[in-house]
Amino acid sequence: MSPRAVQQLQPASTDPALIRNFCIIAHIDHGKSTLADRMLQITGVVSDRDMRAQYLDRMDIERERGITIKSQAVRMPWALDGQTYALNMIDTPGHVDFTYEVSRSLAACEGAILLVDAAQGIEAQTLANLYLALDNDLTIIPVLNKIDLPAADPDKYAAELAGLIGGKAEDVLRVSGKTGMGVEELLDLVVASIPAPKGDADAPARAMIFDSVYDAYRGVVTYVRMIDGKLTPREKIMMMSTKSTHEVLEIGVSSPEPTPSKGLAVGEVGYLITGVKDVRLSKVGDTVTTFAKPATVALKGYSEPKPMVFSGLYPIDGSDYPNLREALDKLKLSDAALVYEPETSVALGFGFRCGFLGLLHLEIITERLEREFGLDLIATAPSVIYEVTTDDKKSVTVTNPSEFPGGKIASVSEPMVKASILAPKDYVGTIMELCQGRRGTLDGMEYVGTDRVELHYKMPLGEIVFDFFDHLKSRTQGYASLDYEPIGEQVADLVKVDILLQGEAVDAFSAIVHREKAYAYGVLMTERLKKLIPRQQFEVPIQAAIGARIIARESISAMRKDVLAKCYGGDITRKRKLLEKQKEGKKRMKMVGRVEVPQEAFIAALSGDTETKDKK
Ligand SMILES: Nc1nc2c(ncn2[C@@H]2O[C@H](COP(=O)(O)OP(=O)(O)OP(=O)(O)O)[C@@H](O)[C@H]2O)c(=O)[nH]1
Repeated sequence: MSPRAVQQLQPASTDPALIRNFCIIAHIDHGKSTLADRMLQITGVVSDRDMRAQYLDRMDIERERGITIKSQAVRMPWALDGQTYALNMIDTPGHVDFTYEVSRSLAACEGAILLVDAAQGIEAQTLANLYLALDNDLTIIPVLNKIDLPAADPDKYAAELAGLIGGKAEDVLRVSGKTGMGVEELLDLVVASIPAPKGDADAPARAMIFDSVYDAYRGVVTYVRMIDGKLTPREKIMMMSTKSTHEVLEIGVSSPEPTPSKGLAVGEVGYLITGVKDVRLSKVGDTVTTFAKPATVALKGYSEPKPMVFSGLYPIDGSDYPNLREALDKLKLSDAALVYEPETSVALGFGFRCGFLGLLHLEIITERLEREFGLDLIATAPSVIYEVTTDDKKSVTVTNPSEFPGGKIASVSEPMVKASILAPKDYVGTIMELCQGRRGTLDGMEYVGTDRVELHYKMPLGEIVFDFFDHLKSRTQGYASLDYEPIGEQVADLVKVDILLQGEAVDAFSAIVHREKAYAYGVLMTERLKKLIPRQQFEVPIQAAIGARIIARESISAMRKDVLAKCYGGDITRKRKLLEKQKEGKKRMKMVGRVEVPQEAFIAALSGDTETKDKK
């Protein structure tokens, strides 16, 4: 704790002139959470004894993966020139999948600390987040972090940052979230340069919901930023979009543990608890007002997060299906971006089609389902949303290749993104090659500093969601960073490739791919299945087809599997045991037409690498 920390936790300040609302924005791993931890410790809101790394990242997965998923708001008292200020810090996630959380947090602030790793310099999400902050008219404080690192080159990157946002290189503050160096100066700068919030204290109450979290014990905790008026405990509040009313059971600020207060006034950031059990009733972006004196105009909301990537989740043990439903229902309470509906598959049985914000979101949800709910799951290959128009002018939205309409197709359009890739200039060639292989078109490129380049590509999202980032990282030895944003749809020559076993399509393996890549996908899947499916008593053709046209074929030759072959003569009970065992094994077999396929074969085929994408 700094000797300057305000020893006694002050009551929530109601004078907006003494409030500063800010957030920290940075590229992933540039040290936001570590800096936030240090601020908590220096301002004394978390004692040195209670301090643990990544105090604000509460989910186990967040801590293990070292990433921030849910944003959190914390109030810290800080004294400067004889005044005690309330600094409300809103931590933001850095990964592309969670950009929508960043923009919510930004809308609740007047300023942002733009944090850049002094050994890495500006990265793709530094730029993306900076543009978001500028769009929200925030005051930007540029800061170089990790200056304790031997590899840090603060002079070079201070110049780079100053070049980017204007100003002088020597004004860029240098800190270390790890050692605490420079953090007190940074807190002073927050007070001095970020404007105090403005609002009308006498107007009807308007509070903006910027986060809504489900807590097993307290129900939904709604995080709000007061814009006008005030809210008090026991008051009846109204959500402006739905006109639903609730009583405020508790109101307070996180400091960082929830601390009830007498209310929230203009400019303050805090939480509300109303006993609501579902986050959808307390929607992020909605405006809270009072029932007695309601405001007439709602605040500008946020665009709702839209699922971009779909995948089928199936329990490996079919009897887990009800548990999977229950687990998804529970996760949905705290994650409004997760969508799902039941679906069935010939190969995998009963499961759910789930929509995610991106691949990381998918990974996190499956990991939480497996870990927190003890489920064993198999996920089908991720797919994006296609709009298919048939020859008779019917339009179908396809999130699962098996819904792809048969018959004549007039057009298929796919979601496109604007991708920005930042990398050292030596890697430009290899990045261009990768992007072109993924149907990207170059929109331009520019230098950032002297030795790095930002490339802008227009690309199909479907080409990015699988393994693009892994390939990008390995081709650039980890130096490239990626950010992307959706820019609408575009018609493309896409076809559905089916994989047939003895003439019967196996739904889980159907894929929508570009016509040029259809052959490679067909060959890969038929070869892979040939290795995985055991021989049957008859020959089994494995084919890949576009409509009725076969584009690749393998076959599994016939074999009679006689488990009794080795048991000549001897004990009848032994024979019976072997036959019983064979029956057991058959239970886990799935029938595709006449072909018996062990479920493991499906799972292995689905979890294989999708390297087809690079082969042509
Ligand atoms: N040497 C040094 N390491 C640091 C410093 N700040 C952070 N780190 C390390 O950098 C890594 C990333 O830090 P985090 O604070 O988790 O990064 P983040 O930006 O919060 O990451 P996300 O929450 O995933 O966006 C961790 O291994 C930290 O220990 C610093 O000032 N000096």
